[in-house]
Amino acid sequence: MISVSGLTVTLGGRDVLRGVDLDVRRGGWLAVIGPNGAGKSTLLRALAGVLDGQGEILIDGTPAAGLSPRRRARLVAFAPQTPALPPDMTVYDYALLGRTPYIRYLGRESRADREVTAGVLDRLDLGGFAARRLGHLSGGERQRVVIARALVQQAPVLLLDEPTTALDLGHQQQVLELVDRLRLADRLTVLSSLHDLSLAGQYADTMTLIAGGAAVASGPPAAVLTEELIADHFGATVKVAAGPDGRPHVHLMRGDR
Ligand SMILES: Nc1ncnc2c1ncn2[C@@H]1O[C@H](COP(=O)(O)OP(=O)(O)OP(=O)(O)O)[C@@H](O)[C@H]1O
Repeated sequence: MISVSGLTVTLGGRDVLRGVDLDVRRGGWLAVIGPNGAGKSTLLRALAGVLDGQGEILIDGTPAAGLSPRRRARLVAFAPQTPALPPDMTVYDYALLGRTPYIRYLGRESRADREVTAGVLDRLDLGGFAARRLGHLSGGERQRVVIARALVQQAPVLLLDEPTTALDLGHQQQVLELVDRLRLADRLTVLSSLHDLSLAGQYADTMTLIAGGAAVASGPPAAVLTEELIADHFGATVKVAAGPDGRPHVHLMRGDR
């Protein structure tokens, strides 16, 4: 569904991404992991079309470079890590912006657009917040609203940049389970960056480790979440053990005191 070859992105005169290749099948979930500054957000922003790069991005077999913004927005939804949110806009109006690619120029949203928007807000516990202004929300509420807008877009590819950083445990589970249910039901293709490596390994079926702008390891979670790779690229001492679900869980080890 998404195929990237030789993606290089230059920012401020520096190659922030260097020749990244990746493939995510329809209905797959790829977690992009890596240390701070590795290039994870840059990769997701290039896939979303927010940043230009060199190399090729194919979305459902079509070169992304040739897609109109409207067509691309019907194919790819992006929840950025720290978007600028208009403080006076209501939660409902912001989420409804996800329907823009389906609304005719100077047209109005349809009843179906309003129903999709209300349905997603309800599923993210935001129904009661619909009339609230974005400037009056907590960090976790804002993060869920940004994810809601991306889900309202109903695109077959969903890009999530650190979707759970501001969320409490219950809402982390709620958001990731909802994305996973949509992935299974509608064969959504999901690419997410996640700092919580255990969580990444629990939800993703493949992972790519980015370090210094290059993809240094890719494969199923057990092949990427190894003590050696984590020590080499994050400088962290960890133990990796199979969790109750059989997937690798990463435990930080304290140093000698
Ligand atoms: N507009 C820019 N101009 C110059 N350098 C940039 C620009 N945007 C990002 N960078 C640099 O590119 C590198 C990759 O940034 P990116 O945000 O993709 O990292 P990341 O892996 O998402 O990091 P984090 O885990 O901290 O969110 C960083 O060194 C960052 O400072």
